[in-house]
Amino acid sequence: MGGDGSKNKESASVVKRRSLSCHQGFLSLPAQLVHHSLLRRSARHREYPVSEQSNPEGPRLEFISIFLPEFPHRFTGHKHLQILGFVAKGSFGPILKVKDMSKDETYAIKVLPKAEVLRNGVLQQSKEEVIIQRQVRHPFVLSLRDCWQSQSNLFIMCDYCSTGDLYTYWTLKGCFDERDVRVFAAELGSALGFLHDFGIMHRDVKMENILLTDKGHLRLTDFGLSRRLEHGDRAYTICGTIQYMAPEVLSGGPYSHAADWWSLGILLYALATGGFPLPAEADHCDMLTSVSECPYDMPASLSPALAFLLIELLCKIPTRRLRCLELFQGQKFFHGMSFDSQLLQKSPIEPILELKNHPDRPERSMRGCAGHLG
Ligand SMILES: Nc1ncnc2c1ncn2[C@@H]1O[C@H](COP(=O)(O)OP(=O)(O)OP(=O)(O)O)[C@@H](O)[C@H]1O
Repeated sequence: MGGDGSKNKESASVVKRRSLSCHQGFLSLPAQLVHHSLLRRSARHREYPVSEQSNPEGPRLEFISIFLPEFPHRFTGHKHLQILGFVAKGSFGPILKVKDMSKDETYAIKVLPKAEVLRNGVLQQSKEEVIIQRQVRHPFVLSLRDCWQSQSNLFIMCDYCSTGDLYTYWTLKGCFDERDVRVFAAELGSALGFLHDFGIMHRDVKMENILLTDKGHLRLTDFGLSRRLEHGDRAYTICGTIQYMAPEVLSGGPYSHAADWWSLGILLYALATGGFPLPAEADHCDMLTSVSECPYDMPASLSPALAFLLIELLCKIPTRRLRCLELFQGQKFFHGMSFDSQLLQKSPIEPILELKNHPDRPERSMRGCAGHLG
């Protein structure tokens, strides 16, 4: 278990990025992209706020070395990358769709203005995010392709997921059939098992952080709160998205990888029932009270196998919780199912494809906010 020293160190380094008030760093981007990037601003407040640090010296745009070595500097630009359009508004800047003309591949680039990274005190967090994402290669984890810095911005380039995020589809569909929940569960469970074997806790498993491929299969993304945690070590920072946070996270730790399995349980519950087991409370103390008092009874509409899986994942005592991939795979809910990534992705997830062209999808995808649903 980590002592107070590690606790303080983590509190200082893991602070979720917050929304912005301005975007001065985009002078080199087309004007309409800057404009679009502001549209989603109010929809990005779903992370549970922990604390903020400010840079007393203000933004220092000339800084290069402090972003090294994670973000190599390339001031000459990427002439082989053509901007195809705006995808979404991230916490700090736009997500752009680009085409690599040399490979004929499409990617998504997250643009982070350096001034905002420094102003919000998330330099270390941004570096940690790419260090972690660079290390992991897994079929159900979004792949980092490249990252670099220009004079004013940091750029993080990942595979492009054409279908959008799972949260948008959930709001359109209400709830998913257990057959589809089973595939999502197997894919996300595989990703978590892999990350945990690597010593990485994701800490923000939620529908908004799951992107979908053109066949509706998932890619876990957003490692902005992730942390490397040695076997036997413990974390203490209260962070995540409030409805998905395990009781041991809400109480300020100690906690470890088991917290991600709780979040998976909440996510599967929401997918299968159309609602969260509990509404979001205003702060982590109230949420902890609410979670502690909730018996987590399973709706009668769920099959006994899924209800049992959810009970195992939503066990309030982390050491008794289902928290390892092998035991997860052995659950009756997955009986007869292969966890092979290619087999899992062989068939499309039909309801996702059916909803892809839903007229309300563009509007829904502009306001993902788990905290607003109960
Ligand atoms: N690789 C991608 N392919 C397609 N869409 C993407 C991709 N990456 C991000 N997006 C879209 O952009 C949105 C914001 O991305 P992301 O959550 O990574 O940004 P962020 O700045 O880290 O924001 P936050 O930390 O607040 O979630 C996603 O919800 C998704 O709709």
